[in-house]
Order: sequence, then structure tokens, then C-alpha cells
Amino acid sequence: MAIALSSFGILRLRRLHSRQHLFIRASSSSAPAIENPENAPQSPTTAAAAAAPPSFFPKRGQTVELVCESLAFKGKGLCRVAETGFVVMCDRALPGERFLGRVTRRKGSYAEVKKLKTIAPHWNSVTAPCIYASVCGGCKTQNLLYEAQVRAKEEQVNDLIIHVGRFSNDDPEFATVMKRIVPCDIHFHYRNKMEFSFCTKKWLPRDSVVGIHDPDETDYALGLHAPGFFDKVLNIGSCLLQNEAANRVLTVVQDCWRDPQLGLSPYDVHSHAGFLKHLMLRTGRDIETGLPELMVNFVTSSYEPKLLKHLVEKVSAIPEVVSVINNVNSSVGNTSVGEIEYILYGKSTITDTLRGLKFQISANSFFQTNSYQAEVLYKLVEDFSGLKGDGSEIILDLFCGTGTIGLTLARRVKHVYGYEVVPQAISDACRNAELNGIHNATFIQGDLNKIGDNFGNNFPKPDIVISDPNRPGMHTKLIKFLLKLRSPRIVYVSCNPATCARDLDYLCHGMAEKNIKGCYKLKSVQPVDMFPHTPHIECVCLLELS
Ligand SMILES: C[S@@+](CC[C@H](N)C(=O)[O-])C[C@H]1O[C@@H](n2cnc3c(N)ncnc32)[C@H](O)[C@@H]1O
Repeated sequence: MAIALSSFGILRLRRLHSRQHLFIRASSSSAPAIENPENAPQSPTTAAAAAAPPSFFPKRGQTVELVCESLAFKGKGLCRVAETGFVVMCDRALPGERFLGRVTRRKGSYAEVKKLKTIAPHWNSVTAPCIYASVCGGCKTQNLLYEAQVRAKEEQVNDLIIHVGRFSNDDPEFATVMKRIVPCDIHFHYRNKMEFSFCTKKWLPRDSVVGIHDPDETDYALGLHAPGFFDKVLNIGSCLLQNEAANRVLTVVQDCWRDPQLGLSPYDVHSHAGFLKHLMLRTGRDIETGLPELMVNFVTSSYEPKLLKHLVEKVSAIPEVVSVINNVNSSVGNTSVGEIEYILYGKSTITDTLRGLKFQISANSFFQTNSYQAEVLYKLVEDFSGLKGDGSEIILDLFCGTGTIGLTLARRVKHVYGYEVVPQAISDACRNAELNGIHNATFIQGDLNKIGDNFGNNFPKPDIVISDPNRPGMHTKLIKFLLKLRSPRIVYVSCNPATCARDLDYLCHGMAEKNIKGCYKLKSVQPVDMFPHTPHIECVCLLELS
């Protein structure tokens, strides 16, 4: 197998043909589906593999020896069966790793395998500092050198833009469109929000993990979900992605919540009995001092403040804790957004700063989870917006959350119009505008997946559209609206490069099956690493009217 030395000095496999696009599906039925992989153009290798007799394909339960070529969608290792080139995906297989895997399922044109045994380790291997790293679903690549992590992310974006977005790397402009990834300088303690789950069923990985010590004898757990299980939780004492004060809160809660005298019970997702659902920790910064301030949010199945009294006393004794909230979610659903929110201690919001502005954040409003790297991301958005600086432009900020992007641009434009589905985020956005003395921003609550023909009547034609959807990307209705609107510039911020590539394809090349023509030219795709050690990739893209 050919190997090459990349510009980062990392040994990596020379990629023959990427098939990452086979593994991408829109995660919401409301969003347009990624094109059928069966219809995707086939490379010579894959065409040969497709023509091979079925017996060439691995069968369920079969053990195969594989070498991981690269990282693909959701950070899974992409491998090929020797001789046939048949594509196989394996969770936690890293580039260069030779291993034995058992085929767990066949999915159309590829199969998934479970890693049984590593024969030869991956390239750029480092020791993971977290004792849970090999089992917890959060960090999948802590044992991969950070430079190799970002290189893999950059390659993934490149492949998706080519194969899903249908942009050609033979085009001489392609190299100037695709920018090098911006790495994150802070590799640990960067998350300002973590959600831990209470559970009746502690998950103990079969291969017991060296260093994990859990003195508690009950089956109860508080921690992060076992990968792939909604009803099993890995009990954890601390998480290296969150800050030190948040870890102190977690420790304090862990130390007492199972005390039988408190009468607390974890919620059982099968029987729907039990009280404690989630522990959400959010960290902001005091605007005056810059010191961390924490919100502790207990999500429970009913409102019983007496039951929480001891926990509230314990956590509020931690100096950084300025807010203790109780979200009551009495539905059988297990989300952390309650139908009613109570303040048990301190304030209802915490504060943070971004690009010189102050923001108040409620328990359930979206706020970028890596505040440090959000500064970098927003600077890119501002640069891509290409503001004239004469205060003449109109900005349409789609999926605006608490208004952060629009507000950071407001002082340099005529007016900002923000759209967002969560009512609490809209009230936060209005309050944030006021807090910063910004009077040229209007925030409107509405579902952008359900826009009607009159959408667009409430605001003038924008000069710049910012669109920052969540993982499913933009709904076809919204894409059609943007193609009709023909704003000169679109800055597309994405947390899912797969749906991003699909939407860029529609905006630039149209949707032939719906007889819709594209009218944009892709000028820039800038990947940004916001979440080291995880498969998540953020991108800022610039489109201009062609
Ligand atoms: C990735 S966040 C971006 C938020 C904001 N731009 C920022 O940088 O903080 C996506 C936002 O889209 C909102 N959202 C999700 N689906 C939506 C929909 N169908 N209509 C309107 N907003 C939606 C979410 O509530 C969330 O606030």
C-alpha cells in the first residue's frame, strides 16, 4: 500500500478513491436526503467491486483482517476488503491500524465491522490522557496526534465537497476554494456545556478499563451514554473536555446523589419511573471580572424541590456556581428541555462575551459550545461577509439562536433580521441586543422548515444571508427561497459537512429533478476545528451570486 509524507509530516495512506459519501444520510426527514449513493458516479475500484460476485463480499459474522485507510463520516475508520476493494466501516479504527474485525451488518454497498483485536497500531499514536477515552462515546480520537486529527477532518471535508457537493477538483479554482483547516489551540477543557445523564443501568465495558474505579455498588450511574445505547450510561467522575469548576460540580453531585437518605432515583427510560433525568452544566464568564460562572441545570421528571434541596445546597457552595435551574420534563421523552423551568438558586441566566459583546444565556438556548474557538469562527463569518463598512447593508441571519452572529455584525450594517425556532432563544436575542445597546436588530421566532410563500415579505432584500442550520442542514423550501431571493452573498456556517456539501450543491448546481437552477458560485470552504478529539467538524463557506 502506498504511503506518503504529508505536509504535516504525518505518514498517511495515499487515498485511492474515497467513498465517504456512501455513509451520509440527512438526519431528519424534514431535510432533503443526500443523493442516493447507488446513483453516485463510481470510481474504477468501486465499479469493479460492485461487479464482483456476492461471495466476494464479507458476510455477517465473518472475521476479516483490515487496514484503516482514513477517517470518514462520524469519525468511523474507512477500510477495504483486500482483493475486492469492498468498503467496510469500523468505529474507533484509526488510519494505519491493522486489525481483526467481525462483520456486524451489511448496508447496501458497504458493511460495518466491530473491531476485535488490533494487530498493528495506527499511525501518529499518542497516549490518551483521559481514562475513559477508549470506551466513552465522546472522544473517539484522543489517542491520535492532534495534527493527524485535523488533517483527517480536512480530508473529509474535501471528499464531501467533491463527492456530495459535486464540485470538481480538476477545476483549477478548486484549490483556492478549499482552505486549510483552522486548528483549535486549546485541546482540552474547551467545552462550556456538558450534559450528563442519570441512569438505572450502569454500563461496564466488557474489557474492564484500566484506571476506572467505581466504588459504588448500585447499578445506578451518572455520566455519558454508552456508544449506541440510549439506556446505558458510563459512570464518570470527571470529563477532560469541560473546565475544572464544572468537574468539581460533577464530583459533588456524584458524591451524594446515590445516598439512600436523600430518596433520589434515576429516571428509567423503560419503565418511565424515577426522578433525575439529566445534569446539565454550562459555563460562562462574569462580564466584569472575566472569571468563570456556572449554571447547574437538574432535569427531572416532576417538580419536587424538596428532593433536590441537599444537592442544591452542595453545588451552590461552589463559588463559581451562580445559577441552579430545574427543568421539569414530565414527558416520556428524555430530552433536557423541560416544559417548565424553575430557578432554585441565583440567576436565571449566565453571561459570556463574544467579539467584544456581552451575552446572557438561558439553560436551553443555543450558544456556541467552545467560546474560545467561536471567536475564530465569528471572525471568519465577518471576513466572509465582506461588509463595506458604510452601514448600508441588510443582513438576514437564519438559524440565529441567541442572535450572536447577527449582533456581532450589527454595528457595521443598517439592519439585522434574525430567524430562529426556539422562543427562549429569541427572547435571549432581544435581551442581548438591548444589553449591548444595539437597536438595529429584529429577531423573529419561526420554523424555517415550514416557511410559506409569504416568507420574505417582512424584511427588505438582504445584501448578505448568514445561514447556520443545525445538523440536518437547510430544508428544500428554504433553499428554493434563497435561490429565488438571489441575495448577492451567502455565508453558510455548518456543523455537518455532509449536509453542508448537499446544500452547496443545490445552491450552485440546482436540483435537476425539481427543475430548479442553481445561481451561486462557491468561493470558499473553510473548515474549523471546534471540537478536538471528536468527529465534529465546523465549516464556514462563502457563496456569491454567479
Ligand atoms: C447551529 S445553531 C446556530 C445558532 C447561532 N447562529 C449561533 O451561532 O449561536 C442552529 C440554530 O438553529 C435553530 N433551529 C433549528 N431548527 C430550526 C428551524 N427549523 N427553524 C428555525 N431555527 C431552527 C436552533 O434552535 C439553533 O439555535
